[in-house]
Amino acid sequence: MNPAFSPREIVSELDRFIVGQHDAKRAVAIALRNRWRRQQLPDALREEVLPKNILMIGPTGVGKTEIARRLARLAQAPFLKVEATKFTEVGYVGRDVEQIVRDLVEVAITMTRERLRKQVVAKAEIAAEDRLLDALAGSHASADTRQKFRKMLREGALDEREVEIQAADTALPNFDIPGMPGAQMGMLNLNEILGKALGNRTKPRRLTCKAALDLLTAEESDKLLDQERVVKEAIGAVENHGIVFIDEIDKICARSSETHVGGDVSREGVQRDLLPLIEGTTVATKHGSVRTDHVLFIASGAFHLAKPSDLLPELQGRLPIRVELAPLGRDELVRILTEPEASLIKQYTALLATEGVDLTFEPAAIDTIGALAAEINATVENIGARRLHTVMERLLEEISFSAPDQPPGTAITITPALVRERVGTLAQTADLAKFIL
Ligand SMILES: Nc1ncnc2c1ncn2[C@@H]1O[C@H](COP(=O)(O)OP(=O)(O)OP(=O)(O)O)[C@@H](O)[C@H]1O
Repeated sequence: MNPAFSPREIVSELDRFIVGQHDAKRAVAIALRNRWRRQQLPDALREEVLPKNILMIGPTGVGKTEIARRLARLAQAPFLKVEATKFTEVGYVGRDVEQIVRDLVEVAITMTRERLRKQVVAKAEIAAEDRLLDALAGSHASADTRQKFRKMLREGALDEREVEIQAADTALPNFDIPGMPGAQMGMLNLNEILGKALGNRTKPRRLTCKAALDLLTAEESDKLLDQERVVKEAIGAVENHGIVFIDEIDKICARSSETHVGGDVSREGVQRDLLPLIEGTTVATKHGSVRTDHVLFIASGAFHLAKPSDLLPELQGRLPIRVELAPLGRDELVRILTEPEASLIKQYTALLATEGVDLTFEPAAIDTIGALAAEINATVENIGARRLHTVMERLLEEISFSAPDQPPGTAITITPALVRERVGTLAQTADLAKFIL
């Protein structure tokens, strides 16, 4: 399941999507490879090797989350992002941090189900087709009639035709136990109990044949899937490959100036609650217990006010790998616009192509966009690469709006002058820029 990429290969994969930030890429690449190394060890030693968790330090919007998310995708690992500050909100109770693990298990179950579904899909397609033929031709139709329908169906001749099928009724209400937020995730799951008590309820649905076939195939695959196996493999994936990204960890530091006056109980409390999770504990979920010893935690924060040394010493010890991410300057912003595989320029060009508009950017115009984004970041607020989104949206707003009215094949070229006209003037007025860019 976990492809054994070398650190060098991992970095070069990450390079396809993220510009610069080499140190951070190296650190996560080593962490991932270490897991693979650990899996090659004899059992006794394997249990001793704990993952080296990572602390990413850097301003907002410079690629911290993106690196972690891409890494997880590369490793086909279950991934979850949480904001540490979420746990300082009113109504917080210590055990809520365990919800992180429960949510990660749900992510893993969805991933595992998708993967296993692919293995049974051939069988499921045949069963789904039979059910659809029942609906189209009636269950008493002659073999000959069925065969005719089958042929038409396979040729796509019935794709748009509407049909009524009996599909599983999944619309049972989701119960929350009053006064116990999150309790519906706990030990008992009313949906499952009720689902069993009521049997497999179905209800009629009207769909096109194409949509019906997809739905029935999904249903038939689920029938063929061994639910216990799904859960077992999902829990295994969480325990051995799970990655949790904890953002804004700096915001739960009791800042050094405050510790003298007693510190901030709630923020420090959250650190204390997170500690066992990161150190390795067993969390009860409705699918069974999950050990967190080998889950990889990547904590991240800007650390403008607080310093990593303001974290609880035990937590610092659990985040031994420190990497700093550099702020993005004009050159990086220009590269981010063009180099990544799904860069913004490629996205907008492709989106407008669907309207028959042929959008091209002069290289000098891309330079101007990068320069403007860097300037606004410096004067208004530094939001890193996210600034490119607001600038591009503003630049292309008019074109985006009127694209469907253009004759097909219309070519539009973005020039530096156009960029200055649409965005540059706004950028000069800091007050306006605050609201619009
Ligand atoms: N170095 C980079 N290369 C390519 N894209 C980037 C880079 N840095 C940021 N981006 C893009 O900017 C957006 C925000 O980045 P990301 O979510 O990684 O921010 P972050 O550093 O985690 O900030 P925060 O701590 O505020 O969440 C994403 O769409 C991401 O693709």
